[in-house]
Amino acid sequence: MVLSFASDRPFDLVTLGRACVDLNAFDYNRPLEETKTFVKYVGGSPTNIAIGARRLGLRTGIIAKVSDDAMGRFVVSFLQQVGVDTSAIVIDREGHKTGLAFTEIKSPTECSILLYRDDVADLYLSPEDITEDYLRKTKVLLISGTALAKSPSREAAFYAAELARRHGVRLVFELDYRPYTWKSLYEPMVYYTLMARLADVVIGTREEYDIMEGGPGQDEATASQLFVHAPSLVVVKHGVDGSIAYTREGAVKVQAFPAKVLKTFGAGDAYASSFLYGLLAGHTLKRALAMASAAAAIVVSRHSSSEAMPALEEIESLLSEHCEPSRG
Ligand SMILES: Nc1ncnc2c1ncn2[C@@H]1O[C@H](COP(=O)(O)OP(=O)(O)O)[C@@H](O)[C@H]1O
Ligand SMILES: O=C(O)C[C@@H](O)[C@H](O)C(=O)COP(=O)(O)O
Repeated sequence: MVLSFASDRPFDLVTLGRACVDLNAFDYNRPLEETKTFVKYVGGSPTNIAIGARRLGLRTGIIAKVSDDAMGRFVVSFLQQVGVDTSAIVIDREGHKTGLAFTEIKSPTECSILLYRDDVADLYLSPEDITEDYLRKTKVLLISGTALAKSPSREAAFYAAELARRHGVRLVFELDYRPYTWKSLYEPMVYYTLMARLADVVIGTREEYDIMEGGPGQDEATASQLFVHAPSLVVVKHGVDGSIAYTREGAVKVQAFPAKVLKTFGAGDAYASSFLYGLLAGHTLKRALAMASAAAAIVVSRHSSSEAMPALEEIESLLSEHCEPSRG
């Protein structure tokens, strides 16, 4: 087992951060300016991760704040339908809105996201909204880096991280950098570093680690610097070039799977949910990484990032198709 987890907890995974709405281009393969129709999905990286992990059979929940309107109700009701626990979702009573993500699908390789995140409800999650009892109930808490972009969500995230450590909950930090809400590059540098040092597992793209480190770095050096602190597992994603996981004992690399790509986003969320499933199921690091990579390849071939999350059989079938790697 790569990591041990507390036993006898009602939840396997709780995520903390934004619960939002994605509006994905329906008449795609054109710029956003020319896109007239969109399909509405639940979105937001930590929410997608909770949904993806639930689809794989994990018991998941989310700590978030959503608007007191139709968008907030849409998010909560979808999560309830798919079996993600919503009892720690707080309704914003001060009129802040749920964030929106308009996605542009110009071509399978040229995609972008336009986030409407001014004064969004999720960044108003406050430490008073965090319940110690809820955190005590999970094996893993995943914190999204975007939750650190602004107070009071920033303090809520650090408070939750502290409670997680106190109660033997494994802390996963997903860097999830979105340029929109940060005031300067110094802010993510400082707060990412502080959170990453507290976490057991850190997951991010090379570009996101560069933001954290304040400039271009090397994967191995990134991992060694974090191993001085709490992390025992550091995952660096390189898009189609695959990903690599470092432990104090060494590194394991996995290739991306070939995919009929519809759009590029959603890969990271599928990757994180499936990777955590693999770790919680007690698979080897190589197998957990391969599962993550397979889930990501499936999601990039589909239209959404949340509803598109694959079932275990779909991941296993892709793994066996490519005969990689052996079970562990
Ligand atoms: N075009 C693609 N085809 C197949 N797999 C992909 C593709 N893009 C990304 N992936 C998989 O998803 C993982 C995460 O993607 P990446 O783009 O690095 O992260 P993020 O989506 O968080 O920016 C990669 O390590 C790879 O396994
Ligand atoms: O994260 C958001 O707010 C939007 C997501 O729902 C969206 O689908 C997305 O950007 C996924 O991100 P990725 O997995 O890091 O590509």
